Amino acid sequence: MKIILIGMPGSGKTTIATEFAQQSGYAFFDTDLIIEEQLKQQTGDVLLNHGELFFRQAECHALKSIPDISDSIVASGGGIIVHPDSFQYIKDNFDLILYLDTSLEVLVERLDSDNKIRPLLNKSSLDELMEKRLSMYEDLSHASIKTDRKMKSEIVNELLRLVRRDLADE
Ligand SMILES: Nc1ncnc2c1ncn2[C@@H]1O[C@H](COP(=O)(O)OP(=O)(O)O)[C@@H](O)[C@H]1O
Ligand SMILES: O=C(O)C1=C[C@@H](OP(=O)(O)O)[C@@H](O)[C@H](O)C1
Ligand SMILES: [Mg+2]
Repeated sequence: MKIILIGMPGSGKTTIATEFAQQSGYAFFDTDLIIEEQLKQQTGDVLLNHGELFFRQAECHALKSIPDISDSIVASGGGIIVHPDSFQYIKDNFDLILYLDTSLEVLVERLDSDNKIRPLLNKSSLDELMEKRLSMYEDLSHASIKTDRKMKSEIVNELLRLVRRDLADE
């Protein structure tokens, strides 16, 4: 099954996809890491040096460069859904599009104690981004997992159950 995680920055896409891949043996990809490999720059620097439009195009290119592996999980960047081409590509190319649903309150807590640089969060506030993006996450996803106050292992287990159920239904 080809899985992609979508959701706000801080919702846990990178963390959960990494742990899920370790436990299941699925191949792991992260669009931010691919951009960093392709452009030899941190994602924060790409955004600061070249702006959001350039970043969204690089992100779309990174997404399309992911090999077509049947048992794989992709952690996307939180804003990938705002680029229409990326939105459509995700819709057409993944078996399970999972939205990690995290409240603003918990996102703020997690991002405060995380050291990854996310320049967009300085410019427009997190709740404005959430307001713009929420309906896109909901429209695109097949399923969602609420992550507030859940241990990472609990979320990974929910995802494992979801995948087993979907495979049994096929
Ligand atoms: N369920 C969770 N409980 C507590 N902290 C979490 C949880 N999931 C992720 N985190 C932490 O939140 C921060 C952001 O996680 P990350 O996986 O980078 O999110 P994303 O890729 O969606 O931006 C990291 O410091 C991570 O350790
Ligand atoms: O929400 C966004 O616009 C962004 C989220 C980041 O990824 P994470 O969602 O993995 O933090 C990264 O792609 C970049 O800083 C922009
Ligand atoms: Mg991430």
